[in-house]
Amino acid sequence: DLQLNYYSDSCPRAEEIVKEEVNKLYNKHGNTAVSWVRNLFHDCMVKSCDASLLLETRSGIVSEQVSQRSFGMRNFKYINTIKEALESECPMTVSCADVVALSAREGVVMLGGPHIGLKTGRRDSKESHATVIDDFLPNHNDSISLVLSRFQSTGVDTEGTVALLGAHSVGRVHCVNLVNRLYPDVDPTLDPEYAAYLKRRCPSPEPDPNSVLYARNDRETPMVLDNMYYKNLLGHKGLLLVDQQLVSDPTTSPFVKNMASDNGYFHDQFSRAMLLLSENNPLTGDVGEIRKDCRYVNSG
Ligand code: HEM
Ligand SMILES: [Ca+2]
Ligand SMILES: [Ca+2]
Repeated sequence: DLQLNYYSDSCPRAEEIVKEEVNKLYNKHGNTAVSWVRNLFHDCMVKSCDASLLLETRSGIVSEQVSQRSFGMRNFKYINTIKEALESECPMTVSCADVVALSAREGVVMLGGPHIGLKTGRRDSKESHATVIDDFLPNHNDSISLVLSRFQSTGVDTEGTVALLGAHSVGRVHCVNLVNRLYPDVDPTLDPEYAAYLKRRCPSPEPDPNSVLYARNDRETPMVLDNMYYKNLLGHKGLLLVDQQLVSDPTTSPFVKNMASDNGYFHDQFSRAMLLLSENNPLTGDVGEIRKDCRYVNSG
């Protein structure tokens, strides 16, 4: 089973090393912290927190990273930096799944979010779940009831789901995911001044998917994991359809209002929900393996 400080005997400095590496990376490339938060969602939602997300396409494995749902994900190469630091201290000891979880925890802290009392001891999958990814990860224009049921099946309740979406208080969205709200007609639920800003950021209804046209998730505090996201939603400045629906749907809107008015409450709920997500269906015992290189299953 997962436990607090699982590596206290086998690699006592493991959690400290992840923290140091995440800090160093943040100082060089601030958006790595944002990536670590999204990674936990995309790994843990899809079957298990098993680092399946980190596998690259090679010898029979098709990477989850090339799925449409993973669009825009970045900084995977720096996961290897963290793992190499762990390997040089304690070879073949700390799993990539725990690197995903611990780096997300430290990323949240770098972005001014709450501390999460994570457990460790996850093992790594020997396979990718690329073929079933759409059964687990919601799409940006799915209904709230579908989104809630996806999170429910990983043990996250409605209040926790509303809190987790608060991760969209940091980072960016590419225009391909936004143009459906801007063209041919602007979604009437969007604040007009905000829609004008989005149209400046995304001037064409058919953006080149390979160009880096994007809008910030939160124009006010783009690198702070705070409740500005909920204030934006109340001001009709939700970026994705799924974001905006959190306020129009009566099952979620009371939580949006509470989180908008109290950053401490948002942080408490975010921390609680990240913990639940991080404990989704871990591989333990002798299931799976401890990958040497997070990109590939061990050979032989
Ligand atoms: C219904 C659930 C969710 C949907 C449909 C969704 C969808 C998306 C989409 C479409 C993007 C923009 C990708 C791009 O264009 O580059 C994005 C970005 C992001 N999402 Fe979510 N998301 C969801 C929930 C979450 C959760 C639960 C977390 C973390 C706890 C999260 C963390 C992030 C972060 C940090 C970014 C910014 C990434 C960056 O700037 O590199 N999302 N999400
Ligand atoms: Ca996974
Ligand atoms: Ca923010």
